[in-house]
Amino acid sequence: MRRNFNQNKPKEKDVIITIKRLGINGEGIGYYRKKIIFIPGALPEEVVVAKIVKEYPHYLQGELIRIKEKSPDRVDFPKDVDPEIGGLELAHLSYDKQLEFKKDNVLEALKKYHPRGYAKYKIKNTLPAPDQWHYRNKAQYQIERNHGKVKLGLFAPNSHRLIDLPVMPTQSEDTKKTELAIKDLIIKLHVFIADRRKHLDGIKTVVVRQSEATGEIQVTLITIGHKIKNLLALSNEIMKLPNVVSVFQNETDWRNPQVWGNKTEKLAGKNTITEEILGKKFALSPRAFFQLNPVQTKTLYSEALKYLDLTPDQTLIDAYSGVGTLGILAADQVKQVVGIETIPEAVEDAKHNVELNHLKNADYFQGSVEKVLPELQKGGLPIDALIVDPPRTGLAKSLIKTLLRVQPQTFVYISCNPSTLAQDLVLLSEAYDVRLIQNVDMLPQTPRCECIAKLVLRK
Ligand SMILES: C[S@@+](CC[C@H](N)C(=O)[O-])C[C@H]1O[C@@H](n2cnc3c(N)ncnc32)[C@H](O)[C@@H]1O
Repeated sequence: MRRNFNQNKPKEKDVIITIKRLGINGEGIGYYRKKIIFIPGALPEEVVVAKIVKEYPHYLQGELIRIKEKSPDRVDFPKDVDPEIGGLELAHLSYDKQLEFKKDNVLEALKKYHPRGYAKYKIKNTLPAPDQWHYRNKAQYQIERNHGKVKLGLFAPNSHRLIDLPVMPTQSEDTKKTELAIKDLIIKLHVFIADRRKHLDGIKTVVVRQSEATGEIQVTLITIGHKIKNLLALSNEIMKLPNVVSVFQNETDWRNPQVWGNKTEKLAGKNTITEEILGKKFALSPRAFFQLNPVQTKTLYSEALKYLDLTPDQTLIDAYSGVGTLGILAADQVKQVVGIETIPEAVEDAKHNVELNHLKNADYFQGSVEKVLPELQKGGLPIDALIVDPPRTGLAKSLIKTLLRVQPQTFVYISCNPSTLAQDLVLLSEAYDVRLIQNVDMLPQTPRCECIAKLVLRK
C-alpha cells in the first residue's frame, strides 16, 4: 500500500473524501467543504479517510489514513520500500492506467493554456516502457552520518529526512550494488562525510552511471571542499569494483543549491564512458545530461526523428543538444547539423562524439540557444529544420520570438513537462499547427513523461 497509514492519528481531524482525479504529480484530488484537497497515494473513485495536515488559502494538503473503498486499478506498492520515497509516486497504480494518466496530463495542460486549435490535436497513446522496474542506469544518492549511522539514499520529498536505500525497485542492479559497495568503502576507509551543521568538509553525494551498451560504470564523488582525507585511497578501491572504469571528484559548497558544483576532476580511469544508441556511439563525461532509461531512449529518439521528416538538403539545428545525441543520429539524413548547449563539458563530448561516429557535417556550439541561435542566423546559417529538447522550464520567450521570425519548415519539440509545452505552444501556434503529440514513457512508476510534438508551418 502506498503510504504509512497511521491508525493512531487523532480521529476527530479525519475526514472522508471521494477522490475525483489525479493531479499532475500523481496525488489523489478530492474536495472538502468545497476546497480542493490533495491526498498522495489515493486513487480516483476511491473513498478514503484522510487527515488534513496543512491548510492553504486555496487548497488543503491531506494525508491518507485508510482506504474505505478501493479502486480496481490499485496494485500493491513494492515491499520493503519507504512509502515516502520520491520516484514511486504512481507505483500503486496499474501500469495501463499510468500510461493513460500521462496522456491525460498533456490533455489537461492543453485545456488549461488552450493553444490555438488544441481541441483538434491528435494526442497519441503513450508508448509503454518494456521494463517498468530496474530501468534507471544512473543513481545519485546523498550520504550523511546521523547519530553515528551512515545513510546513503534519497531525501523524502520537501524534507531533510534522508531515506536509507537498500532497496529501490526502479534502479538497475549494477548501479545499486556499486552504490552500496561505495558506502561500505567510505565507512571502512573512514573518509569524511560532509556535515552542514558541524561545518565539516567531505563527501555529500555519490553518483553512479552505467552504459547499457558497454556495461562501463562511471563514479562521481561530489564533495564539499576539495581536500578530503583518504579520497584517493577510496578512489583506488572503487576502481576495483566490477565494471567501474573511472572515478571523478566534483566540488561544491553549501551555498550552491544545485547538487553538482562547477569543478570536476578525474581521480582515476577513463575520461568518459561510451553509450550506444541506434548504431551511434556517445561518450559521456560526468556532468553531461543523458536520459536515465537507455532502452526507452531509443524509442524516444527514433520517434522524434521520424516526425522531423528530414531531407538531404536541410540544415538541422539540434537545440539543447546535451552530448549531441539527436543531431548525430540525424546527421546522415541532412546536409549539416548545428548543435547548441550551455554546459561546456557536454559540448566537448558532442564534438568528440562527432569524431567517434566519423561525421564531417556536424558542429556543436557552447552557449544558450536564445543567444547563440539568432547570432548564427544573422551570420547566414540557414535554419530549415529544428529539434528542441529543453529542460522542464521550456523555451525562453526570446527564443520563441526568434523562431516565429525565422520559421523553420520542420520543427519537433521534445518536452519533459506538458505544462511548459502547452504554454510555449500558445505562442508557437501563431505560426505553427500541431500535427500530433506522442508521449513516450521514460520513467514508469513516476508521474513524469516525455512528449514529442510535431509542428508544421501554417500555409
Ligand atoms: C533535456 S536535456 C536534452 C539533452 C539532449 N537533447 C539529449 O537528449 O540527451 C536539456 C539540455 O539543455 C541544456 N540547456 C539548458 N538550458 C539551456 C539553454 N538555455 N541553452 C542551451 N542549452 C541549455 C542542458 O544542459 C541539457 O543538456
